[in-house]
Amino acid sequence: MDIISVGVLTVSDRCSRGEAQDTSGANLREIVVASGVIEGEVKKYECVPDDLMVIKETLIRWCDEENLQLILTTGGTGFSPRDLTPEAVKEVIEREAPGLAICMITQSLKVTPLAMLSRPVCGIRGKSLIITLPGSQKGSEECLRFVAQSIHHAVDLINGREKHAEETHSTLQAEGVKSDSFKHHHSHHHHHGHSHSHPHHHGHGHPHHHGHSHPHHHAPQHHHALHHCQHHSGNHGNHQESKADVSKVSRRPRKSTHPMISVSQAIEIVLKEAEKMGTKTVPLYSALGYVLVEDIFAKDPLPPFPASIKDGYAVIASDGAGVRTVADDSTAGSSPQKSEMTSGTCVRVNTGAPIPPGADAVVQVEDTELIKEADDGCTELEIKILKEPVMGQDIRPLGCDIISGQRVLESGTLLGPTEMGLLATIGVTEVLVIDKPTVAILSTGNELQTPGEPLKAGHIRDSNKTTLVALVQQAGYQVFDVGIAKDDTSSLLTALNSAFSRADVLVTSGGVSMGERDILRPVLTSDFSATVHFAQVFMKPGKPTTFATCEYEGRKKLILGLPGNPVSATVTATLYVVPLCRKMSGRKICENTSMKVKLSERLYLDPRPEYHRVFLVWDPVSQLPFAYSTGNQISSRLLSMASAQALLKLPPATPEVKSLPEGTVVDALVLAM
Ligand SMILES: Nc1nc2c(c(=O)[nH]1)N[C@H]1C(S)=C(S)[C@@H](COP(=O)(O)OP(=O)(O)OC[C@H]3O[C@@H](n4cnc5c(N)ncnc54)[C@H](O)[C@@H]3O)O[C@H]1N2
Ligand code: MOO
Ligand SMILES: [Mg+2]
Repeated sequence: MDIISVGVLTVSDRCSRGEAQDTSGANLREIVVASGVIEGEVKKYECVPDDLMVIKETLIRWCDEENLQLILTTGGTGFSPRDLTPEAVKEVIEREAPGLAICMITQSLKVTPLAMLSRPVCGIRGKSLIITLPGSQKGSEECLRFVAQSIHHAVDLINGREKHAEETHSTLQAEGVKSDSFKHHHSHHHHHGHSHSHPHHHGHGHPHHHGHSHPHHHAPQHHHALHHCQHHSGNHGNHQESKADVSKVSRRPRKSTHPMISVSQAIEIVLKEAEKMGTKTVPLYSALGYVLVEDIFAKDPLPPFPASIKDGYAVIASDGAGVRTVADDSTAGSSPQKSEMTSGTCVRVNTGAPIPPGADAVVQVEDTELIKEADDGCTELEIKILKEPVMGQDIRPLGCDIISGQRVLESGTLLGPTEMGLLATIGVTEVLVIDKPTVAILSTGNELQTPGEPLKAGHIRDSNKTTLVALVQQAGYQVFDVGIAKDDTSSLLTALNSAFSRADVLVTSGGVSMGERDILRPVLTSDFSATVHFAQVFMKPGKPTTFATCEYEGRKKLILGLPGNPVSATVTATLYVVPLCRKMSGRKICENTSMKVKLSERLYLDPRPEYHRVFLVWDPVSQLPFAYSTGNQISSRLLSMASAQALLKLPPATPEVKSLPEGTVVDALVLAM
């Protein structure tokens, strides 16, 4: 058996603050090292607070950079509001391994009913298996022991060591339920007084799944982009050295070697490189934001029967005004009457109810009077029609809204809430659409920390990843968080491999300007033979925005290297990333909408065309929105972007025109309102 590399991650606010001793983590570590429950070596052992981001970041690092084969977490799996380990694990894994979680729960229930209140999530990211264990020392040890027998086998499968895996598999099968492959290792650990029986399905000779052939449909909905989980390339891992040489600081170019292009040229290049994705079938309930690639026809009419538009009485119009016998009633949902209505009678109807045969008009209840009721007051016997009815009034004829065979949606239509409602109304439950790209988000910078960590000297918190993940998700695309890369070539290389193996598009922030630590471009070109399409755009903020493409395992990857300044990253994501994703998902309109707005004050112009952040107030006099600046527009000041509703497209300053006076009408890009 190969020794597997293990990480033990304790998740606990109190332990991370030093207020409590991490007995569970220490114990797990000892079990792995000493008892032989797992033939492993603990390469990483850390304690982090119950903070979603910190947990995620640590897991991503341990999987993608440290390449740990097994990560055991302890703590944070319960029901209290700060118990977030399962949520963090779910966001990090690419494939779920529910069997391990079920095994732990089932076995634990034999020990204590409290096991019902544990929420383990297990799964695989890249070549790493993550297992969440409960927080208590006893519980975490027990649960590890329940699944321990399968761990080596699982690790073999994940790593594609199939030969090896087959041997282990048959051993496990042969041992069947009696097996307790680690019972000799109990040594100094207390015995729990219950048997460590195997999960049953191991004894039943089910077909053997090989490493990469796992079906994906067990994955939770928010991981539906798992079809992008490709095999990792040979150069994945932290052993690989980058070919980029960025060591000669003094010889770096002192001017950008890339020409400065305009925003419209940049958008044109991005949209040209962004090719439409392939097609796939999606169920109605997850069709939001996809573009249809088939015409959709109605197979039956709507309404499927003549229906009342009002609450009132179905009548024969030629009977005119006057007294009618109330013969029957028809409410929405009742099946249409069979018998023909006779002259002089009427039928009480509700809005949406079928019109009885023979009736040709509906009179609303407001235009009637009660003449005679049954003694109990529950039945109307006779009413009087006050206004002469017109034939056809207040009736939606059969097929009034949609006729049978009508084309309801055209190929190329973007499916929004209403389009989905239309599909529902005509009974279409699956549609053929263009796939949407998946987007990996990476922050770069030695100075960056995850928001939940205590701030170290010279560091700042990473805000870009949070903003960019939200921005891309809001635009309707699946994102993969690939963590924070350090400003060194090997850390960046590892992160890029992780991103390319997961996503179609990579969005990075930082490391694209002129600093000696701005290494994104050299690593992309040296290690991935990427083509850099542009690296300087005449705009503020966002000048060093870099766009590149490369091929990775036979697939085209598109990379937007956004500037690190938080406003620059946000503005350029809006200008380039969102349109790029729209184009790949087959949308006809990819660019953002512009409108005219009026300056509420004099604004001074920058030498570069500036995307000045404003909020808008409608001015009824000029029939235009007035634009109010969000204040200091420095690229680092995220507050200037907060609550902004539009980006003014201010022209660059010229020797003649250095400012625009109050009342000037300028173009603005509309942001989400
Ligand atoms: N000599 C020159 N220096 C700079 C130029 C130039 O043309 N010549 N361009 C400036 C412009 S414009 C911008 S914008 C920035 C872009 O810098 P980078 O993309 O290289 O980004 P970094 O240097 O890594 O960081 C810039 C800034 O942003 C902060 N940052 C980075 N990542 C994050 C994050 N995830 N969350 C929050 N803040 C982040 C970082 O700490 C820096 O303060 O370059 C100018 N320099
Ligand atoms: O172009 Mo940078 O984005 O000014 O701040
Ligand atoms: Mg820089």
